[in-house]
Amino acid sequence: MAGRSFGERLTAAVSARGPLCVGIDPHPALLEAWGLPVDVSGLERFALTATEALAGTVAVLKPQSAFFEAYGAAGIAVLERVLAMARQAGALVLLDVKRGDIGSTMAAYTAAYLADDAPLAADAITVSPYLGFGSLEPALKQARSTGRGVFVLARTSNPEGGTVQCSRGADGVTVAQSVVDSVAECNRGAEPLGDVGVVVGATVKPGELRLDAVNGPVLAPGLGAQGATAEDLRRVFGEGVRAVLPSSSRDILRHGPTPEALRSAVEAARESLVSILPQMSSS
Ligand SMILES: O=C(O)c1cc(=O)[nH]c(=O)n1[C@@H]1O[C@H](COP(=O)(O)O)[C@@H](O)[C@H]1O
Repeated sequence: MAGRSFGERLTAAVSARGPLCVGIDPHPALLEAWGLPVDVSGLERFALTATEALAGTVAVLKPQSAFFEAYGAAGIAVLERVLAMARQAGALVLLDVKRGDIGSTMAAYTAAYLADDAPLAADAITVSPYLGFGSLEPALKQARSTGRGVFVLARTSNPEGGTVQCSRGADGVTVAQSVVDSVAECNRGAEPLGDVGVVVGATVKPGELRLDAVNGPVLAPGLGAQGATAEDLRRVFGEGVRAVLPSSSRDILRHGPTPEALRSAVEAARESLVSILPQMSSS
């Protein structure tokens, strides 16, 4: 992959297209709502329609791998086409796979998603640090050397997330905060933005985490279907956090199947976000 870092590429994409990540989550209920069969042909129509409609306008698309894996090899083949189509239309692709394993297995996941010649190569992936932050090293290293990114789950949007993530170590620091601090260490000194992101749900309590030193993107899922609003983004992330990347899946996708309606939903979401997070504005 060409010389620019992921941090540079993301900064350029957000500045050109605005601060929004749209998830491609082909839920069976959404396929039905679009009048499609819940089988691989419906998956293909849904995923390619959404990608074709949005990849030319949204900074980041985030396909959720599980919804493709559910259909086996044929579903993965559709995911490969989504990745190629999105890349062709200029969107960055954050493949949501939430991988995390012992270092040697993590190296295999790295080869699957972050190598230039991998059929499922993406611009970035989501990873879980809960086998120890150090176990992510193969992915962090490979991302850095190939101009790709890694988004590390810190404080997730689901109600159960706090059980582990809010527990405190002997130093009194929460598990989620220690993940954020490790990410900040990886990104220290990077310009204009580091390659390692954190994932912090827009649904979490304001003030739970100190994010000012992250120096990388903060992916904020949970808008819409999980109850968070644009106003919650301001409450949770404040004015001081750079590079918040709000993410929405069902709340955009439910407007399909027409490409125009999908794009209007994106436009409406983007407008509400630009006024809430002016520091992310493209102008
Ligand atoms: O890593 C993620 O993207 C993620 C992290 C998190 O804390 N919460 C969360 O909802 N997600 C993903 O973001 C998407 C949210 O979808 P919607 O609730 O439909 O917008 C799903 O694909 C989730 O797997």
